[in-house]
Amino acid sequence: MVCLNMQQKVNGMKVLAIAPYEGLKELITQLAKKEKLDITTEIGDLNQGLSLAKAAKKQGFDIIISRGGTAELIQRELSIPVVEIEVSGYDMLRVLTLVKKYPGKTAIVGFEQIAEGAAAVCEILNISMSSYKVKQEQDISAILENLKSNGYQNIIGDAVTIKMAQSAGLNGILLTSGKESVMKAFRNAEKVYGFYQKIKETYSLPYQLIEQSDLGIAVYDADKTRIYSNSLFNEQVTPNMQEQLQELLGSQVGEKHVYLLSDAEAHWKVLQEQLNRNDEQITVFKLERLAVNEKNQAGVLTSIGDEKRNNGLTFLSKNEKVQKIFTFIQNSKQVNSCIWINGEKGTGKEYIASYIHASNMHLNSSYLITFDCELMTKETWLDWLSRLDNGKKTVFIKNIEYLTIELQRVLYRFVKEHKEECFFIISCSQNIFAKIQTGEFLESLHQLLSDVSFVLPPLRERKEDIEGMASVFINEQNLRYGKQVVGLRQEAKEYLEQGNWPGNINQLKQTINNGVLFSNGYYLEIEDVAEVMQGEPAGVTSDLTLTGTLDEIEKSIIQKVWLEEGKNQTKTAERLGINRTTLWRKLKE
Ligand SMILES: Nc1ncnc2c1ncn2[C@@H]1O[C@H](COP(=O)(O)OP(=O)(O)OP(=O)(O)O)[C@@H](O)[C@H]1O
Repeated sequence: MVCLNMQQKVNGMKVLAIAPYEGLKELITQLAKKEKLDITTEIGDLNQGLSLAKAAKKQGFDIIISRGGTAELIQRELSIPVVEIEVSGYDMLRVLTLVKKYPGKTAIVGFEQIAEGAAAVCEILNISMSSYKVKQEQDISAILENLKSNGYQNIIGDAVTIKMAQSAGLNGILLTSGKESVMKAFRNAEKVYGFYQKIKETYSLPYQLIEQSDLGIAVYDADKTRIYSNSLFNEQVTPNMQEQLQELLGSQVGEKHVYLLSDAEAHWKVLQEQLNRNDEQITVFKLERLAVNEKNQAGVLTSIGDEKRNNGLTFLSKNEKVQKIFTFIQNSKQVNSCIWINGEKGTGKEYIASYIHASNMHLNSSYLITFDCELMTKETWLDWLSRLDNGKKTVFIKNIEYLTIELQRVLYRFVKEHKEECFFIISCSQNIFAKIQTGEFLESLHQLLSDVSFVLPPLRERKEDIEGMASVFINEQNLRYGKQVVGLRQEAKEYLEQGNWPGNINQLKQTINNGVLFSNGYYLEIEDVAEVMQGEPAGVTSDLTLTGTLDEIEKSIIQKVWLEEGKNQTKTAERLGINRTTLWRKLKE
């Protein structure tokens, strides 16, 4: 047996890795660099991944590394070897640990490998989570609808599943691949490459002749599955023509037949032959293109009407006030009223506005347009209002408190004239009643725009959401940068819960994002979240107690500094001008 050493492998092998999400690209690139492997990485899913693989094959790549449905599709359509990044127990474990903290009910939906693996891991860890096995892609949406009606909010799955979950208004959590799975795929790619090289040497000439033939060639097994097709077939034979070929399968066993078939693009002379391979009947089609029809150049119809349904927003909150707002939105789908959302900066007003837009499908508002009054000039405002079409739409007017009185009057007239076809949502982060009193805001405009109004509470009043939201942001960051963080360490969680969060969810998101970026472990430690706040730990509210004995006041000061320094004893001791032993003793007292 010939064993390839690393240098030989590196020199010979040309690999394209197709990652379905940004973070995996990042991880593959990092590991390939570390392993000194020459791997090109691109982002693509399903058909996009297939096009990348087709181009790679033409450019002389030897192997494709990909994941899940994309890997399967490329394997089925092209004759280039495909190595799959399999879902490992580690991947499963990481996502289950992360999702444990998500609010709402969670289920796992996936093909055999994912569903059974997840069920096994849940059983070992004694986690009660339902998992649903999908036999074919078409089954996914029915399963998701069923889960939704049974009160599930979060779906763990592969890229295709989570995309569909998001379209159904569920929260999709991607089963990401960790470094163990990527490394295993690298090793498998090397093995496949070694094997492939030997085969290639033997069959390269006949293979080339078939690949470069002027005929389209395809081979089907007894189960009517296409097991090979050459380049011309892949590039020129349309799905319609492929269906016609499929119908010929199984007929005329043991004979040669010639047919004339046509589709919108061309006429084809088709030769069908039956061959025997290892006691299995296989069918070979050879297609000769006879004439080319005029290509249908009909205009492309782009509907943005459906896009809003695909934004996958799921409103996650354990807070009673926020849940009430959520229930209100769910129940008021039939109301075409103006909604006024109050709340401090960063409390999620825009987030909820897009949620409302996405939930109000019955209104058929084809798109959501956002006007940010803080950023727009008078000219752009007037220009936009005059150019808005007559179609149904959701108009989100953000930061309305920044509108001048003159523009408020213009807006008043606009709303009066367009209330039928526009669904208005307003956000405001200042006390509008105070502004009405001082004459800075028109009371009539406020009345016109606030058929319904509610206040989103600041984060300091909904601290029960911190851990859940942190998990959501960690997940997003893992996807972006290929990190494998699974949650907050208890101490870090408590630290975040002590914060005052003047910047609300925005500030939390920034803290978590930076924490994940700089973290090297599976859990975010207190240092990870405290360090990024640079001595300004989310406005920690350990107010000094200036009542009590001198000892009690001293203890309060030490606690405050200790928290501000992210529980770092060295920094705390330095700041207080005492040594670490004294600090340790005082903290224990
Ligand atoms: N329930 C939620 N779950 C997850 N992320 C959320 C949620 N609510 C808000 N966010 C995120 O928090 C950030 C701030 O939200 P958003 O921009 O909607 O706040 P805002 O109140 O409109 O802020 P501003 O007044 O500054 O414009 C955004 O990145 C948003 O995606």
